[in-house]
Amino acid sequence: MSTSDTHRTHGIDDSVLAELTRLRESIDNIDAAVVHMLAERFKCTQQVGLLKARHHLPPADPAREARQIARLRQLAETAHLDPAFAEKLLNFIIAEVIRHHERIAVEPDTTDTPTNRTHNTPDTPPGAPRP
Ligand SMILES: O=C(O)C(=O)C[C@]1(C(=O)O)C=C[C@@H](O)C=C1
Repeated sequence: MSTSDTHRTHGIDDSVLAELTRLRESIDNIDAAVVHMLAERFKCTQQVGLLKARHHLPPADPAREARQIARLRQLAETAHLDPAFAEKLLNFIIAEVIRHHERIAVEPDTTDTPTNRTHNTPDTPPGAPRP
C-alpha cells in the first residue's frame, strides 16, 4: 500500500495530501542540500587534517571551536533557530572531524576520505559528550 493509499484509507482530504506532498518535496530538497554541503565541508576539513598532520599541529583547536560556536549561536538566533540545537549540531560535526584528523595523523598516507568512509560512522547523537 502506498503512502497516499494509506492516507486515503484514513480519510485524509486530497488537498491536505497535496500540501503534505509539496512540503515533503521541499524537505527532500533541503536534506539533499544539507548532504551536499556537509560533503563539501568534509572535503575542506580533510585538507585541514592533512595540513595539521604534516605540520604536527593538534587535531582539535578549542579556541577556534569557541569562536565558531559563538558565531553559529548568533546566526541561529537571527534565523529563529534554537541556538542550543545549532551548538549541538556543530559539536557533533566537529567531533567527527577531529576523529578524522586523529586518523590522518596516524595514517597520513591513507587515500580514504571522510565522505566515503563507512567504518567510522558516528554513533552518538548530537549533544552527546565527545569521546
Ligand atoms: O579549523 C580547524 O582547525 C579544524 O580542524 C576544523 C574544525 C571544524 O570542523 O570546523 C575541526 C576541529 C577543530 O577543533 C576546529 C575546527
